[in-house]
Amino acid sequence: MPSLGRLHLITDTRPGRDPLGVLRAALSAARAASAVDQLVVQVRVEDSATDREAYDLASRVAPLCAEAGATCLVNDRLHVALAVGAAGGHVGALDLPVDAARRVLGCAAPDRPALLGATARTPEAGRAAVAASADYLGVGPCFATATKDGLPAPIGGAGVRAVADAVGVPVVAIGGVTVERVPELLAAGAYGVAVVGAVSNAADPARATTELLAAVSEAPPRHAHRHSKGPFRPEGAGA
Ligand SMILES: Cc1ncc(COP(=O)(O)OP(=O)(O)O)c(N)n1
Ligand SMILES: Cc1nc(C(=O)O)sc1CCOP(=O)(O)O
Ligand SMILES: [Mg+2]
Repeated sequence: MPSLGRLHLITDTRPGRDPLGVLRAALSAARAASAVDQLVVQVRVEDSATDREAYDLASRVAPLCAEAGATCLVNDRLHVALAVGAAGGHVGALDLPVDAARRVLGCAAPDRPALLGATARTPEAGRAAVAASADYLGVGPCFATATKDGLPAPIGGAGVRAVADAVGVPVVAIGGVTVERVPELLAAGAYGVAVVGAVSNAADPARATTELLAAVSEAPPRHAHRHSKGPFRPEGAGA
């Protein structure tokens, strides 16, 4: 399994946004900080987008990530992940179940098992997702966010801690994450954070990326994670 970066940058495809411009700035900042291995880029399009639109974006994001050495995942649309040679995907409650997602992604490359993330908002959901083979959990919404409608109430650091304490895979905190809030989330047991607005809304997305990368690397990962397919290796932990 590819090792997992600690900063997940999710594409912002709301009207008027510039996901590729933001991505280029983020990759350039990660390169300058020698932290490209800590950057995961998740291609996420609006639910109303067509598969063709998702593919068009992912087929531009994936090579930029590959060239830089960052990990590319695709949200929801696993056929798009396979089509562009992404490292894996992320699924939630309205997407393919985790075990089915694993079967789909498993066809990707036998020598390089796919990376599969799942959304979990409770310890029970987290344990179920891990039992079904999720490699990491996206946990949130941690705080209020204007980026996505229809979310449940924020779970805060306490909600992150509850899930992190229940599972042995990395927890990636999402929803209203800002650089100022990263220490609290890491202290609660998060391995990393996922952001849209903290980078996309920033006046200087490169600088925002630099600051977030520094913040996530401030605390060591709480423990070595293990899952059903073998040991999880945080980047830099050796073979
Ligand atoms: C890292 C991460 N965590 C959670 C989500 C949310 O996934 P989901 O619940 O399926 O909602 P959509 O993003 O598909 O609207 C995520 N994408 N990434
Ligand atoms: C896509 C997404 N999923 C969430 C969840 O809690 O499942 S919160 C979210 C949006 C995250 O955007 P921002 O960093 O701007 O708050
Ligand atoms: Mg989803």
